[in-house]
Amino acid sequence: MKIALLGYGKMGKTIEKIALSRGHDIVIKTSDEDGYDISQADVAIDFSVPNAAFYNIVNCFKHNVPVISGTTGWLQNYDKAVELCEENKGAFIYASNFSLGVNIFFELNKNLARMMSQLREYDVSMEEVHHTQKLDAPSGTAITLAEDIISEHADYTEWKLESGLEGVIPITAKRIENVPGTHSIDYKSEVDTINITHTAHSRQGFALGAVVAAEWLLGKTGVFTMKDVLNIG
Ligand SMILES: NC(=O)C1=CN([C@@H]2O[C@H](COP(=O)(O)OP(=O)(O)OC[C@H]3O[C@@H](n4cnc5c(N)ncnc54)[C@H](O)[C@@H]3O)[C@@H](O)[C@H]2O)C=CC1
Ligand SMILES: O=C(O)C1=N[C@H](C(=O)O)C[C@H](O)C1
Repeated sequence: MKIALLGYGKMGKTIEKIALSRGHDIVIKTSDEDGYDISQADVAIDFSVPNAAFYNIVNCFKHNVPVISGTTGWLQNYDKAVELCEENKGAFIYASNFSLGVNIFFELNKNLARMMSQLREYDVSMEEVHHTQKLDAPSGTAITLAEDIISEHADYTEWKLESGLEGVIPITAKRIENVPGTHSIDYKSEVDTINITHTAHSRQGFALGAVVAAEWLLGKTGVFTMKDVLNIG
């Protein structure tokens, strides 16, 4: 596959190594909106910055290039991207987290939330820890986890980066040098705490998932998720 890397930072570089090792070619590496011809690529992988992702994705739809996006912090435009994908008969996958481990963790989180919805003496809270260069807070993964709890648990209707509010999942976002990404969910009662945690040891899992998703998307039309790619849940 001829791959365009839209965003050639920490993730773009990790994806490049994995893509080459799986026999793909990198035909575009860019850290800009302009100056490249996206139609040279069979598929585009966008790991850029929050204010560039939407433009990059829509540009792919316009040129009929399937696109994977892992960029977080741009989701206020997600519904518009879906609409434009459908209008242009494009192919698109967004995931807040492409790693297999986190996608299993997402399922675990939903199942746990469903069970905890029956046990009103427990209060939920969430913590995410990432490296200090991260631009957005909370992480996209934490937002997915929180939204999945809200969809399964009768006591919660929203999430916020503050604690002590009725019906609100409190999220703490910590920034510590070199941490690739850790997400924890606690259910705490007077007598005990139930905790589930996913700890990424490197960016390899995110990058491998993005390349597998790109391989899977080639030749398809529509809007998909990692659940479709991994056939889980
Ligand atoms: N979904 C997932 O599994 C994961 C998502 N991410 C997300 O991916 C994004 C990138 O993460 P990193 O590589 O760690 O960041 P990074 O800061 O190392 O790299 C981002 C790159 O995008 C470039 N860029 C800026 N404007 C651009 C434009 N208009 N077009 C293309 N590139 C542009 C920057 O120059 C930079 O090189 C972040 O939003 C992060 O949250 C990160 C890891 C996993
Ligand atoms: O910026 C990062 O590094 C990461 N971003 C994603 C997120 O916001 O959830 C995924 C992963 O945790 C790493």
